[in-house]
Amino acid sequence: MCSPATGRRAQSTEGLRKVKSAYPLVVAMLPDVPEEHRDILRAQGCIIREIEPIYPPENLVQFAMAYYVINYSKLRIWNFLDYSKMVYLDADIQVFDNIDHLLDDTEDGYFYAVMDCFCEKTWSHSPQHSIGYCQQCPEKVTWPAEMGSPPALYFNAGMFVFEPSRSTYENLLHTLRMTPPTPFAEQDLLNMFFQKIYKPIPMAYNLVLAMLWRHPENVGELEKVKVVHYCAAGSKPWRYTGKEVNMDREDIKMLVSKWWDIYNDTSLDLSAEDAIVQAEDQTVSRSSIMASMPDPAISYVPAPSAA
Ligand SMILES: O=c1ccn([C@@H]2O[C@H](COP(=O)(O)OP(=O)(O)O)[C@@H](O)[C@H]2O)c(=O)[nH]1
Ligand SMILES: OC[C@H]1O[C@H](O[C@@H]2[C@@H](O)[C@H](O)[C@@H](O)[C@H](O)[C@@H]2O)[C@H](O)[C@@H](O)[C@H]1O
Ligand SMILES: [Mn+2]
Repeated sequence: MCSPATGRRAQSTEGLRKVKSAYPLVVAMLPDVPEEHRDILRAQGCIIREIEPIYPPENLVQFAMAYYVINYSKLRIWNFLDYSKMVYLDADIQVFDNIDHLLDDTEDGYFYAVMDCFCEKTWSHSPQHSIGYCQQCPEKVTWPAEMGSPPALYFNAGMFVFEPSRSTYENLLHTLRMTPPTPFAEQDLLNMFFQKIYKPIPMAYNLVLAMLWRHPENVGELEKVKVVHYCAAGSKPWRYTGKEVNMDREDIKMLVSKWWDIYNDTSLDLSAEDAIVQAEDQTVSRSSIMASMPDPAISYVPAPSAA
């Protein structure tokens, strides 16, 4: 949502306003996000929800890739009990087409998300990567029988449809305490936890940019992509240089430019009057579209265990 570089704008809320979403944006806010960023988000009609970071037990944290450990804090959103159903969005996601139907028309009791890819080197620790297997093209390299059954369908945790619930929240934290952290931190935990109720949704709802060079045949028409996830190394628009691998691709340049078009479109800003009206309207406890925790300006405050 709001990071040091883009603190002057509430990026996702402007994207959601452009596609005329009927839902407000709830921002899960970590403790050390600058007050100035909070003010910007409020002025743009966001609902701020302070959350405490969640870290795995100190002696186990080394098993998760350091960059991802803070993402265990994502689990706090299951405790947003005044909402019945929410769409979670990473801060490095932009919505380019209305996705309100994910809240209005999906059957309750399931976890909806887009399948990830195992081909990037970030997956080099995994058996699937080492044999060249990917769920995006299971026919290319079949899973060898001697390695047991193929991995369960695995989603990217940058965007998902979920139902806040106290019991789910407590079970998630309990499971976190009992489970040694793994490379993709909370994404691995969520995949394990929701495996039985996970329903894949089309890639158009969370285009992880690596799909453009790993599985172009699965992407379809780029113009029809509803949600773009700028998670590939070097693709964060607010610090894009075009120098990293694949960042000089024309499709990447176009998607980064699309992100900046929204950032720079002041017609999407909420006027002071509208912000007041919106704040008054936000008493409803309807579902909401949710962005994730904004980047804090500095790294993390030591947090008590999740217990
Ligand atoms: O210091 C941090 C790091 C991450 N995040 C949130 O966690 C999400 C997941 O991290 P990131 O998008 O960097 O992971 P990626 O999708 O690139 O793997 C981010 O989008 C932010 O919303 C955060 O609030 N503060
Ligand atoms: O903490 C783990 C993170 O795992 C996911 O990012 C990964 C994943 O997509 C890999 O498949 C890619 O290879 C990698 O680049 C990318 O960072 C989520 O986007 C993020 O929200 C968060 O859950
Ligand atoms: Mn992300």
